[in-house]
Amino acid sequence: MYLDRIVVTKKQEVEQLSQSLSISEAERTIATMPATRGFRDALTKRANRRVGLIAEVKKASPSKGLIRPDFHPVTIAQAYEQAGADCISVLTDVQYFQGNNSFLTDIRAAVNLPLLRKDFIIDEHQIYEARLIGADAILLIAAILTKEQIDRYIKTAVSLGLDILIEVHDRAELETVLAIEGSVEHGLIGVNNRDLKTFETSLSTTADLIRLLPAGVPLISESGIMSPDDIRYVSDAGAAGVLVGEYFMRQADIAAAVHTLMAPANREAGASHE
Ligand SMILES: O=P(O)(O)OC[C@@H](O)[C@@H](O)c1c[nH]c2ccccc12
Repeated sequence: MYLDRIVVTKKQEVEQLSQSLSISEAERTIATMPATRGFRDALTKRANRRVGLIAEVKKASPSKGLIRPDFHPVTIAQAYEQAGADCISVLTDVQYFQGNNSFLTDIRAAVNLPLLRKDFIIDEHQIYEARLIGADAILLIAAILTKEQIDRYIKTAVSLGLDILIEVHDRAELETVLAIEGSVEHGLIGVNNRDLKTFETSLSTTADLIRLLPAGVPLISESGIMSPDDIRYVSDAGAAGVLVGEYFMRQADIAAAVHTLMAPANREAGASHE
């Protein structure tokens, strides 16, 4: 399974990172940095749409190869911001997604939206690094972490002002995450619609798992959302937000694509918060 390969690579990267990044130094630097922008709040307190949007900056993926050859991360992020995305996700993994930490740092300097560092976190050092490069939130993938790791990493993230998107893709993972104290108070639950073995996406994963969530816990539906009908489907299923990458990356006019895709989630004019 490709996740196993990615984790092998990450372990090597993390070994290097733990030589170069000192946690105590990182803590001193972070203390001088501006506060993070609320990622969770931006998604859950929005007024203009029924479904929040995390728009992803994604050049390539292991399953699709190169997705967007003409790739300018800052220009893409500015288009997302201009089109009214609530948050932006930036792939920083180099080996498998052709991402880079510098994409996140450059985007941080150019847009105001909260940013998710999209990577495969398996070690504390990566959480400090995320904060240092300008992230407001991190992704924790339940499929590659123990319950104890998730628990510990949530605490570390919270102590650094970072929000957390906790990704699950089946019932067992969701139940593990829900049993962790603070997971739903501090984290957002993300359901990945992509089967990690076959790469196939099925939006029914969102509809199936949302039934197991306690009422009021916001769910983010991730992957495989490609049309306004898909937005309608996950919205009707009760998703609070969506994470969309590939669909936007394949459009010439990204801002227009955001408007088209999200149209079914728009609240009727005048109907919001009067
Ligand atoms: O490009 P898509 O199908 O719209 O999916 C976006 C996002 O959900 C996907 O990139 C993703 C979800 N979880 C991940 C974990 C690692 C890397 C990537 C991902």
